[in-house]
This record gives sequence, structure tokens and C-alpha cells, in this order.
Amino acid sequence: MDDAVTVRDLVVDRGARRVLPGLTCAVPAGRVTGLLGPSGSGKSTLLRAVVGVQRVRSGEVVVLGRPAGSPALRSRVGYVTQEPSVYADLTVRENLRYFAALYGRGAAAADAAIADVGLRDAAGQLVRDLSGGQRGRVSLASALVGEPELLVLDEPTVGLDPVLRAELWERFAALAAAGTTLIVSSHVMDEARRCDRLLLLREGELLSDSTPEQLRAESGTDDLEESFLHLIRTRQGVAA
Ligand SMILES: Nc1ncnc2c1ncn2[C@@H]1O[C@H](COP(=O)(O)OP(=O)(O)OP(=O)(O)O)[C@@H](O)[C@H]1O
Repeated sequence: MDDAVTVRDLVVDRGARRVLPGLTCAVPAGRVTGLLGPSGSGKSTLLRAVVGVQRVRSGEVVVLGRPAGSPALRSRVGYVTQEPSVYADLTVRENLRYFAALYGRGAAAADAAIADVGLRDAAGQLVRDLSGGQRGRVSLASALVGEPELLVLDEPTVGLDPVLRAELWERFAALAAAGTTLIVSSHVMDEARRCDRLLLLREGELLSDSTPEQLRAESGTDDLEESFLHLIRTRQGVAA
């Protein structure tokens, strides 16, 4: 299987801190890859490097065959940050029509993206009047509307209720089935089971690159949270 993203020996410093000390990993094309790890482990930093907005000290990040951040990737990669980046003084529909137009798409694509994130009933509302979770979904829709080949989503389900969260994960799986590559960061281990592949980060190091099934088998538990803890303890044991 082809890799949509390859990261080799990536070193990133943020402030005085070395956040990624030499990370090597890959993201398979047409799959949902979960990027998991505790708060501060470097997930957002890695995602920023993949979309080409992170200053890197050394190493290589190749995205869809080109260096991360290449102008040619702009319309092929969608990025949704933790902070919703949409226009508060426009309605949901106006936001989506605007983003659709940027990608050369029309009103039908905008409406479809609104429906995809479950906001049809709020389409006429100003974004500033929405809840935080709803605003996040508008941001997600603004990336979906461009139908990018690679979708990079930084904690897209934060603040969502379980029903919506499940619906979004179904949507991610459907996108992957249609050929889109998704990288989804989360620190909710429950979401790990919905991924085809899992990258587990801890303090900027890749603890594991496997599937949910492999992870469970290796640790002898069905609980992915337990598996993660098992992995950390094993590594600490090895390091001691
Ligand atoms: N602008 C910055 N200047 C200095 N250090 C930073 C900056 N942004 C992040 N860091 C540090 O880099 C480390 C990794 O941060 P990062 O946001 O990549 O982690 P994360 O795994 O995405 O965390 P979370 O799950 O909480 O979003 C943290 O220790 C953080 O304090």
C-alpha cells in the first residue's frame, strides 16, 4: 500500500523545547490513521509539520509525493485546527459557500458539507451564535467542502456528544473508503478503535505504529487505554 505521508528523522524545537527529537513514521493512503498520545506529546506539532506550517530543524516530511507545504499541495490537503477558523459574523451557509468558492465548488457542495457535519438546521445562523462544538463542525465542513485528498484533523471531536462523535467517525470511514487519507489526532483512547492504523506518540517519540487489533493482541487486553498504558510501562521497563 502506498503511503500518503512519510516523515523521516523529523526534529522540531518549539521555544527552548525539543518537541520532536527525530521522528520517523508513515501514514498509509486511503485509510484513517489515528495520532494518539497524552497532552503535550507533540501531536499538533507533527500535524503542523505535515501541513507545512511548522518550522522544522531537520528531517523530511513528504506529502502526496511532494515536500510538505509545497504550493501545489494547497488544494490537495485540508487542515482543521483545534481552534475553529471560520468567520463569526457570517452564517454557517455563507461560510461554506465562501470556502466552496475558494475550491471552485458551488452551493450544492456547500450544502452537502453542512449536512455532513449535522448542521443543516443551523445553516442560517451566525457562527458567533453557535456553541463551541457547532463552531468546530463548521470548521470541519469548511475543510470537507474542498474534498481534499488528505485531511488532517486536530482533535475534531472535542466537545461533541457521543452520537455526533459516532456519526463523524462513520463519515471519516466513508471518506477513507472513497480514497481520502485521514490523519486524526485524539487523546480519547475510545476513538482509537475506529482507526485503521494507530500512531502512538509519547514525548515526541513513536511508541507504536500498529493497528487496534495488533495493539490489543500485544498487550493481551481488549481495552485500548490499558494497551497504551501497558506499552508505556513495557518501554519504561526496557529503558530502566
Ligand atoms: N508556541 C510554542 N512555544 C513553545 N512551546 C510550545 C509551543 N506550542 C507548543 N509547545 C510545546 O510543545 C509541546 C508539544 O505540543 P503539542 O501541541 O504538539 O502537543 P499535543 O500532543 O498536540 O497536545 P494536546 O493534546 O494538548 O493538544 C508541548 O510541551 C507544548 O508545551
